[in-house]
Amino acid sequence: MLHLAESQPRTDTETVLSVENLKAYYQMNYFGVSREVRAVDDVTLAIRRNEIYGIAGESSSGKSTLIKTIAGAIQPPLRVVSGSVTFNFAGKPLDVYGAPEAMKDARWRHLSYIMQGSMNVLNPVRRVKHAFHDFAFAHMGLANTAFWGRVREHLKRLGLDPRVLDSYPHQLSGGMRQRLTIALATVCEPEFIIADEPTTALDVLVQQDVLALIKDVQQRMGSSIIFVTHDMTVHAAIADRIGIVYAGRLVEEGPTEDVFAKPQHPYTVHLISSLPRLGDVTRRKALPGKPPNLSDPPAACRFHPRCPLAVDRCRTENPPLVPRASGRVACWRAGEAEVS
Ligand SMILES: Nc1ncnc2c1ncn2[C@@H]1O[C@H](COP(=O)(O)OP(=O)(O)OP(=O)(O)O)[C@@H](O)[C@H]1O
Repeated sequence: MLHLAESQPRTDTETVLSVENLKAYYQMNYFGVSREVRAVDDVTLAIRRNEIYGIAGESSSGKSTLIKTIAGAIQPPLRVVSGSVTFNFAGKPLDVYGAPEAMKDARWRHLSYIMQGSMNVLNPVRRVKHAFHDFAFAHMGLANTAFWGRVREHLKRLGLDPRVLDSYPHQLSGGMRQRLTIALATVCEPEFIIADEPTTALDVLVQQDVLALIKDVQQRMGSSIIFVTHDMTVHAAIADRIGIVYAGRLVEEGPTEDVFAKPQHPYTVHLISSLPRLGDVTRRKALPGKPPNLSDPPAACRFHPRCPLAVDRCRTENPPLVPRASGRVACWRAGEAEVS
């Protein structure tokens, strides 16, 4: 069952992250033939202070690559082809790909990145407290006693018993390890948190606990969060705004409530129509076809081969992402598909 995040009046209008025309491609070489996998293809978005922004889309649509690129955490074969990523920390602009040293300084202190499967980053042969020391001590500028006092306080605020610091990861459940990973990522009170599938691999009850924890941390610190998951119910639970990615492109964006209530793009309509509903046992309709191969994506609108509303124009002209209703949408037939 869906629980939409309670809408809160957002007074923060300051932009903390601005992504402009970002393109990031995997440069592949298969038996001497080089190919580009266009995983992030011309994405423009902005995130405000104190906002939770969720990125949704099916597997292989480029969600993880997008937030990896935003976090400045790219490695070959991935490369940024064009565009920019700029944070605004403590009132100062930080160009992720133009100022690598400043970016290094900003990590942990202003920006924290919870990677997919990060609950497994805790070293299995060392007690949990070493992870806090290794990752956070250098960034907090506190003496030893004050540092550990701060860590314990932080854990308690998040409802965790500080005695977990003396545990080994294998003594803890997956849910507890994920809560610790979130505690670790937020102990320096960063202004911006990037999280990739923070609740995948957890069972539903633990998932709800972890989501509540993320929301609580964000509200306490007034930080902004961008997170990725393919699970629309997670977006419904915590995102203030949601961005829908299809084949490396942002195709729709808007306040979560509006996107769920009145999706504009036929792909978003499909995602919402596929959600299970209490008491409804009818089979959900699958989308025809497969997600496109990003080294040879369809021309013009990338969704057109699977779109029930496609017309000639969709096959020849790429629809730009334009303001519509309370958000933005990239579709020549926006607003015409209905949730079933
Ligand atoms: N290291 C890599 N080398 C080459 N191609 C990659 C690499 N990582 C991802 N890709 C390709 O980039 C595209 C986008 O993948 P990405 O992992 O960003 O999608 P995703 O939406 O996050 O998927 P998932 O939900 O399954 O994690 C896919 O076509 C994928 O095969």
